[in-house]
Amino acid sequence: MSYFDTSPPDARRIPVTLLTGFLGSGKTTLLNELVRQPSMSRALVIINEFGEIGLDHELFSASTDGEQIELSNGCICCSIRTDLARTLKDAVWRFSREGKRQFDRLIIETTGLADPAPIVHTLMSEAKVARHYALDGIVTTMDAVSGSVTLDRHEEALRQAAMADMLLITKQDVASREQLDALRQRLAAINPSAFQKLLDHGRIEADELLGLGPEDMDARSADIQRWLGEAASNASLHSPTLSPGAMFASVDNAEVQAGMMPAAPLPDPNRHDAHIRAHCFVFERPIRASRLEAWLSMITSLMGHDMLRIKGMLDIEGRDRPLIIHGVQHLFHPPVELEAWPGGERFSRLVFITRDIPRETLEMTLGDFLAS
Ligand SMILES: Nc1nc2c(ncn2[C@@H]2O[C@H](COP(=O)(O)OP(=O)(O)OP(=O)(O)O)[C@@H](O)[C@H]2O)c(=O)[nH]1
Repeated sequence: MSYFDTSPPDARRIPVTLLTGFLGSGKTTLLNELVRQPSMSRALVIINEFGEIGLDHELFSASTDGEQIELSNGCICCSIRTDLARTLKDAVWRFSREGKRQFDRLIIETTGLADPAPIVHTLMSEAKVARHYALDGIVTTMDAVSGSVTLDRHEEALRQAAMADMLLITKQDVASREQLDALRQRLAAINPSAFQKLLDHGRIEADELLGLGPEDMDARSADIQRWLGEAASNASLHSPTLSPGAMFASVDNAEVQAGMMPAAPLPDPNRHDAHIRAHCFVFERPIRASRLEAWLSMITSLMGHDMLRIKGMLDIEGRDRPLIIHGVQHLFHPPVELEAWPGGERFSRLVFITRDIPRETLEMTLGDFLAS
């Protein structure tokens, strides 16, 4: 696979939103609000209950494995306890009438204890699934009251936050100002490239959660800096190491944190998120595709499990337009070429959210590959 092959992906692939979030963080409350909205009328919602016992979903409590409920607006919901890949493959014909598929969008709600990575793998690397579906975005709910403690205690919660495209902070109505601010700061340090939004009892326009993937970037090019993360914009604007002759400059989230947040406490090394870092690299000169490709291939095959997210807007030699790349662990979405450079600023930015990968490792190997 080429990371930079922009031949258009099959436009008929079904966009998938992965809804994740720790136990009790408000996923079902959110789903109950979403499924009633008109833009969800052609959605299939799959509740992945695999491995979970004693769920008491208000909406889905009567469903047994695979049983489906069709809501009055057309949205179909079902729960599964067995194999997700098989359910996804079968759904294409199972939810069809007279040869026509009944849904054109899929929402998967994971269990509260799920690491999202295996589900992303199923979606992106199982050929029979990836042929029909394309990951659109990962949405994670975080409880404003208990979120910080959950992040301390449960690595799964941290991975759910680190992989998110959008972080929805729930229960702000019962959280103190301090709890809310502390959680927001912490989430910004863990995943500076995720949008954060406060949620009141699940109320949100479904459209805000859809179209988070790179395919929709052109429509939202004003948001591109936010999509790449504050780290990327800080690096481009303020990095003291960025000089005209430098091949690349980098900041890690400790520096970004210092610029963005007043007196953030240093993470306790025993906390899970002491292991998570966001690293941003900025390149002034166009990058040779083959070299970056070789490096990405090497680094993701060696460290893919700990490379939680990779996002980039690249100035590739021989191309006039910016190229968006977007990966989860070693799996990459098809790259997307934007119409124009946002803000007219032409240079490459790469953001990595990693677990236990020091910035120096990325910087040295990347430098070597690009200079070779
Ligand atoms: N006060 C308040 N309560 C909320 C809010 N959102 C959800 N809740 C409550 O939090 C509890 C858990 O919400 P759920 O939606 O069931 O959470 P979940 O993530 O689906 O939980 P699991 O199924 O255990 O993974 C319920 O009692 C909700 O009513 C909110 O914004 N404010």
